Amino acid sequence: MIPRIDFTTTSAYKYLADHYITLSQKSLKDLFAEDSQRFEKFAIQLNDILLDYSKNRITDETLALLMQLARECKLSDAIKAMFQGEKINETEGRQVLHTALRNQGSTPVLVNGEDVMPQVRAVLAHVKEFSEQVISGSWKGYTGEAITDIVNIGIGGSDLGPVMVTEALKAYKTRLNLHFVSNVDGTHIAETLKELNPATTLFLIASKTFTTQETMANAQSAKDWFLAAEGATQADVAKHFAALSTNTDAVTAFGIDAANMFEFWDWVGGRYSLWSAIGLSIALGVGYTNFESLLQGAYQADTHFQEADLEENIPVILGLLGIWYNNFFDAQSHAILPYDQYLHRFAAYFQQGDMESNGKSVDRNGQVVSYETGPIIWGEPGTNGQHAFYQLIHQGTKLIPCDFIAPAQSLNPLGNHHQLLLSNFFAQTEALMNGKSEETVVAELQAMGKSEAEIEALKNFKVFEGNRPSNSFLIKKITPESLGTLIALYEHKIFVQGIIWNIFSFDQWGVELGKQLANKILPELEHEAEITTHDASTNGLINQYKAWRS
Ligand SMILES: O=P(O)(O)OC[C@H]1O[C@@](O)(CO)[C@@H](O)[C@@H]1O
Repeated sequence: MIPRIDFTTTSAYKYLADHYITLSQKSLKDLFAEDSQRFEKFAIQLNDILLDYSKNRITDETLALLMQLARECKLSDAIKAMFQGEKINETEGRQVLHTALRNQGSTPVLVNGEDVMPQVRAVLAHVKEFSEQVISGSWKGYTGEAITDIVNIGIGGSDLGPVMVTEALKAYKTRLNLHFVSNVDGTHIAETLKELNPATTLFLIASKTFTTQETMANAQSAKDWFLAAEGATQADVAKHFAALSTNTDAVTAFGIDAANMFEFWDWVGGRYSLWSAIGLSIALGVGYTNFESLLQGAYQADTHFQEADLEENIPVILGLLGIWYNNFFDAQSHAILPYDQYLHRFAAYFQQGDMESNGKSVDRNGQVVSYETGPIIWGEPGTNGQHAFYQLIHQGTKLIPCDFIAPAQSLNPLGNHHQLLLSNFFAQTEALMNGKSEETVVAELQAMGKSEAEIEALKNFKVFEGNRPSNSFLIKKITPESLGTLIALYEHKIFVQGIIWNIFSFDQWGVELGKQLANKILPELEHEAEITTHDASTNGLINQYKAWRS
């Protein structure tokens, strides 16, 4: 059992609260001026990934106290408990073993006393065989033609991971065209199917439960579309539909051949499932070898997380820094800003990964927490974000810790574009840290020939407070391996924070109420009668919808 400790009662917490007051008196500029070794001291390299966390509001003492907090919260025991297959997802009575999906070692992973690695490896072998058949063209559709287009139908963890990874690795793509349908809004599947040929399209119905309303509605529409095609019969479904799920009965009932089912297991959370059969679209999109490299990269992060001392442990440092800002600086959000267009869905992926894991307000004892838990995760690629929301990050009233991510090598070297991108990557964290003083602003305005009156009127608007923290990830090159490592490092950061906040990070009861109420409302929309069963607002909206829909 993972120890259940209220971190606010630890001695480290009390020391940190005091330390915050003294540290607040110092700016990041001061801290760098005091210690010329900050970069060397506060940077860690794992393979081809460098994390520079020196531009954080920390000193050696801060880190020591944060590490003491981790130790008082028995973090190392919790890490062991997860990897050893304890049922740490207690409200669902499940283990948390997405790490087993990428386990490259020979150690067995026991679930209820049985080594699951043979099953994991069998599914991977099936993914390999199937993806190679489809990519090579030896897998034929009902007209005997090779498949050209893959449509992954899924939502949440059955969509966001495959989308993010296949976008991030687009430079490694196979001949297949990938499409992702997730929203139950008919537009999503209608727009996708418009361009496709039923004879050369393969659908992947991706759903851990195989009951999710959106996915089952889209899957049925896809099947109807396919069966409406010239000459297509029910028998041909097997050539054009595969299922990625834990629910064999539901897959079979839908009419997908069990031979085309790629299973995964309850001990894999949806938002942690891209490494599982849910990753079939990745294997089809970038080739099995690259999918395997992705797994290997994640395994390197797993090994690092399990073996590195806390002080040298990237997920531990990232997690504790997040706690420092979230619980002592009252930062409400955390921005993930990849300076890589291919990583444009990276922040979106961790909106589910982080917010569905740690967006909780009840602790592991079932008590309402008295402290802040999971932050709001958001972000867009650089440099676009600079032209959208960096005004607030630089000069707003909110402290927004930012993670900047950039590759040293571009996958599309073109003129000086990469230098332009990287110059912004480097400049933004420098600007956030150093800001711009009133003295500098006045000198600039004077140099521009502004009058004293103009300077007096303008200067305060042009001052940058600075002292705004950031992490910088510099990655040698975005490859399947380095991407796998990066994703897994963030997964483990989320785990670290859940342990410190003493919450269950692997259930998601908060998504149930909306679904329940939608299922109650749905039949009310199937007739024209006025609705009076809800509050005035919901009744009013439904009735106006009915008035307008025809
Ligand atoms: O894979 P499935 O079972 O269709 O679930 C899809 C998504 O729905 C949830 O909101 C849970 O209901 C996410 O946790 C999950 O990734």
